[in-house]
Amino acid sequence: MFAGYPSVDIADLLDTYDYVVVGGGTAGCVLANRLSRDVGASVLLLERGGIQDSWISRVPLFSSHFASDGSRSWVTKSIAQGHADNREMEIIGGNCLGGSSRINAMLYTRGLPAEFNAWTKSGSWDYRSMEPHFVKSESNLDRKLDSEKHSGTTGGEWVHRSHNHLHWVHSEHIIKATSSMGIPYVEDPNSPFQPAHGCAKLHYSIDRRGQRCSTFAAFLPRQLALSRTHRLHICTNTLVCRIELSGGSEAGAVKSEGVWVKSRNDSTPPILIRARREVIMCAGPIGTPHLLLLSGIGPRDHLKDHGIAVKKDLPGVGSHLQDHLTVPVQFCVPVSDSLAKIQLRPWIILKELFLYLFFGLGLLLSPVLELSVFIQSRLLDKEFNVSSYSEHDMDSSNPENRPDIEIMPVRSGDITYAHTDTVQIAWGEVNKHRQGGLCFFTVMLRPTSMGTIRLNSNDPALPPAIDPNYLSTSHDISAHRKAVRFALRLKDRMVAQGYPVVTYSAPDFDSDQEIDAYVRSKCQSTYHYSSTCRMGPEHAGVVDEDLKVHGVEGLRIADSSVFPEILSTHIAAATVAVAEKCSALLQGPAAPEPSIV
Ligand SMILES: Cc1cc2nc3c(=O)[nH]c(=O)nc-3n(C[C@H](O)[C@H](O)[C@H](O)COP(=O)(O)OP(=O)(O)OC[C@H]3O[C@@H](n4cnc5c(N)ncnc54)[C@H](O)[C@@H]3O)c2cc1C
Repeated sequence: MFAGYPSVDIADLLDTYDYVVVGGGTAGCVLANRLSRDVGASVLLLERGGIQDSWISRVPLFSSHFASDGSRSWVTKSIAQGHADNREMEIIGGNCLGGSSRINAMLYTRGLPAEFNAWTKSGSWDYRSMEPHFVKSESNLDRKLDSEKHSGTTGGEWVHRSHNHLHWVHSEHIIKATSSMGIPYVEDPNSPFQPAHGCAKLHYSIDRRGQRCSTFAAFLPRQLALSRTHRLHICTNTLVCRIELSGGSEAGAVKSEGVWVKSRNDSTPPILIRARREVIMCAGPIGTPHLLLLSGIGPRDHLKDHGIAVKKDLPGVGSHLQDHLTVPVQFCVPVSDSLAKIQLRPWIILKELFLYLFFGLGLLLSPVLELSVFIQSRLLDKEFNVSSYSEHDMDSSNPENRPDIEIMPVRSGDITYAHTDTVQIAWGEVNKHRQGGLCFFTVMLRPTSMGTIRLNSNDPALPPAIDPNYLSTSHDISAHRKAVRFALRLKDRMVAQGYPVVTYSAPDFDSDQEIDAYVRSKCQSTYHYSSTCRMGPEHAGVVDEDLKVHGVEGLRIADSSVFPEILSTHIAAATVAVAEKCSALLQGPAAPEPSIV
């Protein structure tokens, strides 16, 4: 008989498990899979959202937050951002099994070796030690000879691939224009041998059938979950309210004993579930610090202000929030070179459905962003060309060479981006102008602004106070100015090449003042929050290099909150690698080491 997905009701949970994983998101699904491989271990995975699996939720084009019904998303507002026209920014994360990997844009980017070599100052992590943890879970369907030894082949669960050929005419123009500006084309952006900057063809977490390969689909598919029901309990629609800690300040060493959980479907009081070995936090860059604060781990004065008993004074909790801020610069392009063609000519969707269902091809694979341009702005001359550079500048293992600007050319003015605050060439405009949209999202990759996650109230069901503190340093505003100018020069090059692109939304004049005003009024998040429980020594960080929370026994963190600093790329791939590393740490030296193919 057909069995549904094996989710365990909160009333049927055991009193004690060996491991309790908090948050069934991107990282949590990986941990649940790896820890439950051990037939002798019992594992509980707790997720506040539901399973929310449907065909539509697996079709790449329809499954990102921007094109879906919001049922898999958690959406809230930041506090007003003083350096961004006092706007409250939209904050988005996942709220279902698979977490943000169910609603993100599926971009699979490992980042340069330089990213992880920069983490060395916070511990012993570097690219060499991280590479096996990427390789362990990935299957790269576009394996290239030069990266064979450094890339997962067919063994891993988490599949990624490019869209093979380029769908859009303007992509060819972008490659040509950036190359004329001294920026090379990079075929495989996940190769450790790529140059330190370039215009790169992107990879997506899409499986062999053309479906979104979220960490839910990859690591906790129904068959696997069913085969492990005796040792892996997956409990959804369940809110973790706080961590149960024994000891503390005067009472000696702090130890994590388990977690308090309650159903989101009724008002029964929370119950305590104990962890025999460890509690592993995977509630994400907002949920994890929020739960630590509610449990009495965090900055002493802040906890006291909220009447919470201080178990461990750890100032780094919820501090050092980083994100990639983006400013959209928008253009009109021919309808045929944009997803607007589906909006204006609905019958095209029938052709695309046919292509997708029978051949796994076409626009339903969501090629809204097929290239990205990664730039080291220090190498740009006055004309925004990279006119000279040395071999040293292209060394992708050197942290000094991490790119600080990304230009993401996204087909806006179409169904995928019609829902965002600031990108609004939506249905009405598309029809009025009979034009498609192309948006250059200019992203600042190395922000120096840092924000905080703090308590708003002691109710775990209410969002914390999120203050990304965007654009609070002069470095960040001037980096954005450069990024916007670069985007406009790139567009000029495309026009000079004969591509018909017309500005729709951009600063009116090329003055610093005008561009800064545009940046402050249009900027928005790319939802890459990180570093809110970062790895580092106790005075500056929250976890040590074994991902153990400083001064608390039996508690680790294994999600994107532990990044010592934000990466200069999209961060889901590294989140999975961190979770893989955590599982290797937990399973000890006896656990089989991931091997490089
Ligand atoms: C719209 C969007 C687009 C993005 N696009 C990309 C992209 O294309 N490529 C890329 O690399 N990155 C992208 N990112 C970023 C990337 O997806 C995330 O950084 C990454 O997935 C975070 O993983 P995580 O495990 O740290 O957190 P999450 O995946 O967010 O998981 C946290 C989980 O914990 C659960 N949780 C939280 N609090 C509690 C609680 N109290 N009790 C129980 N459960 C709880 C949540 O419901 C969630 O499922 C995007 C993000 C978003 C939101």
